[in-house]
Amino acid sequence: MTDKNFTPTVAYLGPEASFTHIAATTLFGTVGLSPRPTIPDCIEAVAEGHVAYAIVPLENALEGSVPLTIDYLFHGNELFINAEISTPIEQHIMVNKKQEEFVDEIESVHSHPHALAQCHKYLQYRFRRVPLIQTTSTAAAAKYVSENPDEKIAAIGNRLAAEKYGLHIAEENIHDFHFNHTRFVVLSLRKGMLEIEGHSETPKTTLMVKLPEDDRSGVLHQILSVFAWRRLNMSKIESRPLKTGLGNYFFIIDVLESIDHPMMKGAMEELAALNCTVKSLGSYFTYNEVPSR
Ligand SMILES: O=C(O)C(=O)Cc1ccccc1
Repeated sequence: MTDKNFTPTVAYLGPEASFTHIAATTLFGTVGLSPRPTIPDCIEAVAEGHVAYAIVPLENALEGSVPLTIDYLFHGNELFINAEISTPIEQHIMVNKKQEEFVDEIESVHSHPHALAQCHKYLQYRFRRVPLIQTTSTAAAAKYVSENPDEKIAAIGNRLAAEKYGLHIAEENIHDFHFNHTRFVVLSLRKGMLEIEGHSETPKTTLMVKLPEDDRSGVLHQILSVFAWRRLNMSKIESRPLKTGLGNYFFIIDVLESIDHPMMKGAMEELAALNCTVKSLGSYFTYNEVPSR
């Protein structure tokens, strides 16, 4: 799917020095990257053809899925996953250099909701009752702190953000659990696997499955057995509300096989025979980032 002489434009959840930016740089280098303020802005940029790809967070090991991304993929435009990158996440709390001496007097802590949640225990213990302010990304919080030197505020984000926005890291590695990884996905209007050096051996396929309307008992069991007897390895299953009424869900299923594999073709046919509505987000390779920042 890649042409070596072509530099794709890539929308990412910015501003610069967000975790998403670091993931984007690992896959695409620094040329052609275009920051957007929110996840929907990234998704709309690619859906409307302003950029070739968008890269957005999909799931965190501590906090679970990013609902905004999942819901846009299910309810929104017809987009496909071309690659995923999983990166280690280290959270640091940072203040404006002007406030370096006054860390104990912090009046609010700003960051992306997932980052605040990843540091929940730390914040509870160290900044009890200090208001937590949600921002569109960790880097947006760092930028805000840099632009408001007289406010007694802190941001949670990565080391690159502290460097980029000239902030002082007050405490390092404040995330509550050691294993803190986030999956980012590369989206485009086209099906296809982005092939760059260092990808996983086996591709992964993401399916969004809506159960049949008749709501018969045991249908979820039937769906699972479609994959089980074919020895198709599922790496994730999760339900999300359909938004049509309480108790109505769709399922996101990741399978460690390409959609072109004969067993997967059979599985798709069997799901259709069970009256399930299946939307394939495509097959793609997984990349891992070295824990450098
Ligand atoms: O990319 C960012 O900086 C974000 O704010 C999204 C995010 C939040 C927490 C962990 C990974 C990505």
